[in-house]
Amino acid sequence: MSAQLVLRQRAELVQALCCGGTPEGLESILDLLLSWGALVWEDYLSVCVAGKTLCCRTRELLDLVYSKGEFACCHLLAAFSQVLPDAQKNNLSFGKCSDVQNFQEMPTSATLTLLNDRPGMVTKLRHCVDGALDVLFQQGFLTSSECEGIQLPVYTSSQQVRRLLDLVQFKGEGAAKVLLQFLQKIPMTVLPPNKNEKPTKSAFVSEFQKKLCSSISAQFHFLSTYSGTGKFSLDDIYTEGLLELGQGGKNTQLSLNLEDVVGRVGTLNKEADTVLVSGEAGCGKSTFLQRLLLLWARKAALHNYLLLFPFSCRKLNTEERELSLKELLFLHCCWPDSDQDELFQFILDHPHLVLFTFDGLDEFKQTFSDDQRHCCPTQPAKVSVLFFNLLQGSLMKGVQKLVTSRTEAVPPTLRKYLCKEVLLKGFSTDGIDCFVRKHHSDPGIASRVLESLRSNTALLGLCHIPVFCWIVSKCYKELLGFGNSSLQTITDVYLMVLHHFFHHRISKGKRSEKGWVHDHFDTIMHLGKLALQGLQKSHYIFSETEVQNCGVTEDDIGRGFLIQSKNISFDNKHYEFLHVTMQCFFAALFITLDSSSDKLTIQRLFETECMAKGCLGILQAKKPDGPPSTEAPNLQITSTFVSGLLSQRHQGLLLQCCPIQTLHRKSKLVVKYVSRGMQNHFKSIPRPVKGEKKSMHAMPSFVWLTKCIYEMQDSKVAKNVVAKLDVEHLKLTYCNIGPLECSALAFVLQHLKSPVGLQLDSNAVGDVGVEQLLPCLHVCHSLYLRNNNISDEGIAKLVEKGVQCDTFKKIALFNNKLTDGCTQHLAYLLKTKKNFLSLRLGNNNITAAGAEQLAEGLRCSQSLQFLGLWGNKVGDKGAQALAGAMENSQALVWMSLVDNGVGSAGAQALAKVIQNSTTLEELWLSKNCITRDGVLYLVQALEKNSSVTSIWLRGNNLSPEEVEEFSLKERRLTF
Ligand SMILES: Nc1ncnc2c1ncn2[C@@H]1O[C@H](COP(=O)(O)OP(=O)(O)OP(=O)(O)O)[C@@H](O)[C@H]1O
Repeated sequence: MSAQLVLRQRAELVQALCCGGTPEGLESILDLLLSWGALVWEDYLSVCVAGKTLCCRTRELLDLVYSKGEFACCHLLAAFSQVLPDAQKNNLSFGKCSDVQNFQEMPTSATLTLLNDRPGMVTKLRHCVDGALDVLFQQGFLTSSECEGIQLPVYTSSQQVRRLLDLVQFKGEGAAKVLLQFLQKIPMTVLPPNKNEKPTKSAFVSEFQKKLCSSISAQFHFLSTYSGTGKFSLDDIYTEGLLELGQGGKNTQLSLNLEDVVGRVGTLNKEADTVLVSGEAGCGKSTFLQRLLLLWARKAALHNYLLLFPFSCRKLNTEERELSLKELLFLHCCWPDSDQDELFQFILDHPHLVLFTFDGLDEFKQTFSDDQRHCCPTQPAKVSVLFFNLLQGSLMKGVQKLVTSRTEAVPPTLRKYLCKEVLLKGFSTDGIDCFVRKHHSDPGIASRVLESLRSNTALLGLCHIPVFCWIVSKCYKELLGFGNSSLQTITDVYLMVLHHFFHHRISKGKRSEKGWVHDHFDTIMHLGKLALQGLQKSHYIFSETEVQNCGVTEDDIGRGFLIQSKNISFDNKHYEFLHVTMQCFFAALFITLDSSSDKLTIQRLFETECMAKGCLGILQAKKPDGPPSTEAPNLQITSTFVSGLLSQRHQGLLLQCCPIQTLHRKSKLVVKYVSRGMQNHFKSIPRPVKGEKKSMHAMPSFVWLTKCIYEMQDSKVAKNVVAKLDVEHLKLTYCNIGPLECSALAFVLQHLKSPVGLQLDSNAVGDVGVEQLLPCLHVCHSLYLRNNNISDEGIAKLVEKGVQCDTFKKIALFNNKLTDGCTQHLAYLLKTKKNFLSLRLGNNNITAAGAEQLAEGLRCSQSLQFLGLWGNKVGDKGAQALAGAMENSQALVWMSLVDNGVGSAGAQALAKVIQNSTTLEELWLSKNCITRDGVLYLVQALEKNSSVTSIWLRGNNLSPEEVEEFSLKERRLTF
């Protein structure tokens, strides 16, 4: 019975012990099994061999116990029941084993006593390991290097005791007796009350947990962008964003839910315990974290964690003291009212029950480095040293860490310490809908706002980034009142919010003839100066003195762009901008309007970017004397705003505050540096290898420069910039390209002289992005959009434009959200476009009905050479329809129906076409359910065919003998 339970729940038992990443659970179970005699010493040693992973050791324990039979299995279940926290036990069954008794005979030696009472020993000795080591050393049982080995700070105190007990066991009776004598002499007061080291929630932990929960609930109830209005709690406005696994994960398009982020899904490195949530500015990283924290505080999520410590990197920047880990936890997160030492000990002993979160790694002043090791939890160190060692796992191994950062600011050195990366991709189109409806209690207004967004897809594209969605919703009066067609760029959107805030809080009488920017010039410049100075120093929280030194007045603060910092531990008032992108916008306004900001300021803004991010390679480590590389993303956003503000279209607005000559001069400089950046980029394109296409793998700085040009909305600049670009293939995979970037790319690339293959695989293009790309479709001979969340709606628009573009010949749509709803459009494309060459639709949801429609298109196409349908569900019916169409279309060279549920009937139909085909070269039919009969048809067909070079049939319903027989009979069949 118990053995059955162990076998049946094997996966869950392994998961229960390994999910925390810490060996504490496994080791506690081993302690119990040894003490109950369910394992002997040799068994224990065989499980504990050094160098094996935690999961490997756990599985070995399960194998061993299972092989020992019912007694051992029952005790194993009992041990799990004692050791696991309640939340983890819910899904496990322990049969009648949860309460086994220890019937061990009285031990007859000191070593046996240590073994029988091992769990108790671990608890008792945990508080006095050093004393025990001293005694054993003085009596000659241990050497100094053995003592040091045990005391290494990488071990928790429980692990130190276990290592000591193991060594004493090895040394024999004499050492064991000394240890027992030592234990008898320890005053009872130092012994903790619990008999076993089971992670029961002692009163002090519960008390602290309560305090932590209420402090988190209070701190994160409102979003900072809504403070001042006090209108929305996070519960009212929170809208799910798109979460996906990052590059390197097996299934990158898998959507994750909130809890999956810290769960096991998508783990790449099991030994690491830091999860990174990354995404671009304003995509909702902090808000996501805020939501997670609130849910934990209400016990609605992350039940496995007893304690959660939320850190803000912005706030950590302000810490100048050296702190111990204990001080860092308690001073920066929540101060325990009593029992600090016990609580900290509990944390050290149960790292798997603790979660640390760090918001905004990109805002941390120092770039991550793993140069300096710091393993000791009690020794003070600089905050950066503590932080980096926590992330690496040198300090408090086993505690799960969750870090958020802008994607482009993640240092490559950090990656090896990540157990996985999760990408936050902002709102889906439905998400935008949901957010706008939550934002406006009046459904009529919400509908009008949404209607207005749908009529301006450039603006809709922007709204996939939540911060823009918030601005657009907040400024809905401006949006609806003045017509939205002029709103194209992020500069337009931020000018709108500026206008909104100024008008919102000023009486009508105060407005002058000279325009609203002029009316608020002083405020803009005061805040702009503060913003720029901050960005230059990675400074986001400002003291009252800093605010005053920039001339910011109470009245300026009253406008609402600066809000009081939420970091409650400050003694004096501190301020931060409503959102960091707002700080960038004010910095950009200052650079644009300040008469003393000169050539050098603009040059530095664009060239530091280029140096730090692109031309020298984004993967380069920060130079010691260079700008902080973590700051580069914000300077990049600032420069994008500068490009927009200096564009022709906004000159009228700024003219009253700045001479036209100055604006012209600055604008020319921006054009010059952007063009130069682009040219440098093009120069870095390697010469093509003989026989290969000339290809450019764009760096993220290319996307940024494109966005700067888009902000200018000046076609002439776009045309000049790409005039000299001569490539056949432009690769922009994994570049975080969403609809906004698509608008920018299309704006620039439409001026290319000769057509390119545009490869945008693994981005976040979506249907709106597809629509934004249409203006450059006529210069794309191929479009690669694998992994991009595109649905049938996007395809309908793509085809509508595609049929008009003569050069457009190939499309790859592997792994999107396509169904039979798009096949009629694709069929139309095949029928209409007489030169279309390649259609790849793998890993979508196309069934027989869709295949029948595609077949209709194929029947009329005399040009299609490649048709990929790998991983759909076309079945026999679909295969038969396609085969029928192939009889007419004589151009097809390659077709894949891998993993499509095709059986022998489908194979028979395909065989019929093969018999007469003179063009088909490769047919992929692996992973289907074709039997001997089906293969026989194919063999017969091949006898009459000379064009086919291979038919792939791996993973069909054939016996090894049949595979061998057919391989010998027809060498063009590949099994
Ligand atoms: N899931 C969400 N639901 C509702 N609103 C959101 C959501 N995510 C973001 N927002 C809105 O967008 C604003 C910006 O989001 P947030 O600060 O979380 O972005 P971020 O990715 O952390 O930005 P940055 O990298 O610039 O710090 C929020 O203040 C809020 O108004």
